[in-house]
Amino acid sequence: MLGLVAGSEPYPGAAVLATAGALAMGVGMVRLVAPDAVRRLVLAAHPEVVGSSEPSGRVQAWAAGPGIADDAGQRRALAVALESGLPAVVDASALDALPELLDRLAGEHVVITPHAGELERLLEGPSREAIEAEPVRWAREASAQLGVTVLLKGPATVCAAPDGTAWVQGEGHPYLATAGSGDTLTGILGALLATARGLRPVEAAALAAFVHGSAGRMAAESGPFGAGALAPAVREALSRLGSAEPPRRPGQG
Ligand SMILES: NC(=O)C1=CN([C@@H]2O[C@H](COP(=O)(O)OP(=O)(O)OC[C@H]3O[C@@H](n4cnc5c(N)ncnc54)[C@H](O)[C@@H]3O)[C@@H](O)[C@H]2O)[C@@H](O)CC1
Ligand SMILES: Nc1ncnc2c1ncn2[C@@H]1O[C@H](COP(=O)(O)OP(=O)(O)O)[C@@H](O)[C@H]1O
Repeated sequence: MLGLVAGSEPYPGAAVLATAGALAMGVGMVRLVAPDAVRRLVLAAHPEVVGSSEPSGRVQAWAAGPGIADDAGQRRALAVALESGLPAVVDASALDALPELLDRLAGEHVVITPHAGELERLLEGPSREAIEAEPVRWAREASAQLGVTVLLKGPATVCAAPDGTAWVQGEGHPYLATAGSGDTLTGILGALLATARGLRPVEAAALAAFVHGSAGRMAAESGPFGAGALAPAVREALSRLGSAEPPRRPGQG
């Protein structure tokens, strides 16, 4: 089960896309914390989702940030997510709340997923251009400095752990640079953290980037695409990679 904190009045679609990414990975259930209007939209597309305006119920991992704005229930859910000690993806607007939470709650189980513009804001040192020029250096530096796992997005995606371990993947396609693509990636990674036992968070992040990139390449075979095409392509990518089976869920033999 994945706890997802996503969507707001200005950005309701981000919650739909993150949910679609998670469901395409075979996560058992998505518990969505979002305002009423967002939940209605997500449920219309994905009736299997269980939604609430406040955090509630048991989950195995959290993913927070795509499209969130200033909602009290979602703020509480982000705090619950980080205080739980469970694996957690912190993305997009949730990154803004991170500095004040990190002192107490850092750890390699927290995976942040910034693009270069967001990492520039978090590091208060290198410019966006400097980060784009040396993504491996700055992903590692950020991971060591903040004490969390980092997935740095860009033409190549770099995943780094605080101990210096780093994975780089360039499996993607330039068409992946489209609105909502990162929201879908957050759903994919959240689902992996919730279901894939025995993987380090940095390995789950690298695998998520690989699946997202493979789905992007596959979707690009028939031309430019919007992020809504990614979740169906994830299912096809998993099937072509020879693992049509969903990841095993806790409690399943
Ligand atoms: N359909 C939707 O509902 C969508 C919602 N989205 C949400 O919109 C919110 C704001 O996201 P934005 O991306 O607009 O703004 P950001 O706050 O992420 O962008 C801030 C700065 O980063 C730079 N930047 C943006 N994308 C970059 C990239 N890929 N690499 C390097 N620098 C980059 C921008 O030029 C800007 O200076 C997020 O919560 C996000 O999840 C977006 O993902 C787009 C789609
Ligand atoms: N030139 C590129 N080639 C391949 N992948 C890219 C390229 N540019 C961006 N990406 C990928 O596209 C995704 C964009 O995510 P993000 O920046 O969060 O956008 P959004 O907020 O619009 O969803 C990331 O996974 C990133 O790695």
